[in-house]
Amino acid sequence: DSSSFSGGGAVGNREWRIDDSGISLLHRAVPVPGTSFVFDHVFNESVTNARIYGLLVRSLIRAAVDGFNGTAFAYGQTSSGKTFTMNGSGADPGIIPLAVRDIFDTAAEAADRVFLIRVSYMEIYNEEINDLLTLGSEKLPIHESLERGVYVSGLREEIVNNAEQVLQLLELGEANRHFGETNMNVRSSRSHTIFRMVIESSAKHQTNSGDAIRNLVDLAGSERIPKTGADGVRLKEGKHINKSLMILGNVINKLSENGKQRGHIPYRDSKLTRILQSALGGNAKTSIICTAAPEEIHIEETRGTLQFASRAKCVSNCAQVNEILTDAALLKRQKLEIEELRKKLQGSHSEDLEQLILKQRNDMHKSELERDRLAMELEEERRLRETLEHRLAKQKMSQNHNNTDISVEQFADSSQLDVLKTP
Ligand SMILES: Nc1ncnc2c1ncn2[C@@H]1O[C@H](COP(=O)(O)OP(=O)(O)OP(=O)(O)O)[C@@H](O)[C@H]1O
Repeated sequence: DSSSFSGGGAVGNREWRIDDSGISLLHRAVPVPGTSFVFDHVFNESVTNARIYGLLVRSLIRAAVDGFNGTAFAYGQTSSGKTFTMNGSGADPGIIPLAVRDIFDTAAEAADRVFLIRVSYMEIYNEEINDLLTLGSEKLPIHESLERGVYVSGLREEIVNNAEQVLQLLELGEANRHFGETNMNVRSSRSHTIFRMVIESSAKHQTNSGDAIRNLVDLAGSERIPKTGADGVRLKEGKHINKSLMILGNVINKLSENGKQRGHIPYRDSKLTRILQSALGGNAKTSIICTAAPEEIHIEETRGTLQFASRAKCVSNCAQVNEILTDAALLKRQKLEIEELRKKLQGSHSEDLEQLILKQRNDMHKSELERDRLAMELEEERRLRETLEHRLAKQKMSQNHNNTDISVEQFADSSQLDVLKTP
């Protein structure tokens, strides 16, 4: 059923009309040219997060367990419901908690596979990357390597075993997040956040494994600065937010252009697009949830959001299962397990074990020294033997020539040689 979508207090001439897959602007009940958009799904304000999750995100989560990268993000004007969609409330849990539970449930159902799941949570605030799971871990750099692709160096990655553990980490991260107050939203997100789960899995009794990354992203809200009443710190934040959202828009625009004419994609222009590079135009399944305010006063912002959404819809990614070479995957897992054990060891005050390790290290060191000493002695004896053999040869030669008696000195040398020859 179609329904109209306009806010109270508006002038009343213009309103958004929506149905299940389309939205268009009407002016006195007549469609305004160039303002009709078609999407996979369109929801009105009565939709629950669970329904959005079921239609847009669940398939990504299931695919992640099978080794595909996936990303879901919320985009929209400030105060239009991005954080509510991603985090939700007690009565209506958002995409992130629903995804977390689904990942563990799906993993539990796959009885023939083993899983190693790690999570990280970061924010991009004023174009700096901060670790939301470790207080004080700020301004982290982005690096790129052949093995890992683009990654944030020094970001805490926690190995998790159940949904409750992840939800606790999320709460910790939420508490560390930058919020501010604007005219439009008393608890406005002033940063973009990326909650990431890395799901490594392999078939039981096999060494091949896959590494799938799930990004769940809550973007800061785009805004028109005069509307939000921003000044000082808020203004600086707003400029950074708008700039990085503009770059995100540019990247999406470029990606939505016809393949051959695309040219350079400006991923490097912002940290957000750099981190999400593979999700935006590479190897990932991506869902974008756009949130909009229905009120007439926000028509321009809503139109901007819808334009962003329709360009994003034209981007076609090419998702493939990630398969890591056997040795590398094993090594990685072993490294993580060692790290885990080391942490546990540190936490358990097992001095006896540490003493034992220390003693074994000392013993090993001693036997290495002993081995070096013996090698040196052997080398010295070898040299001595060579010298004596040389002298003996010379002596024999002079005997042949002169046929004289052996001197006392020469005798001593030759007897030394006999000693050496004795087994
Ligand atoms: N579907 C909804 N049901 C109930 N309340 C909602 C819904 N969507 C948003 N809200 C409420 O509206 C307010 C603004 O929403 P929210 O903080 O999610 O916006 P936002 O887009 O994340 O804003 P910002 O970009 O400023 O962070 C919040 O108080 C939120 O609880």
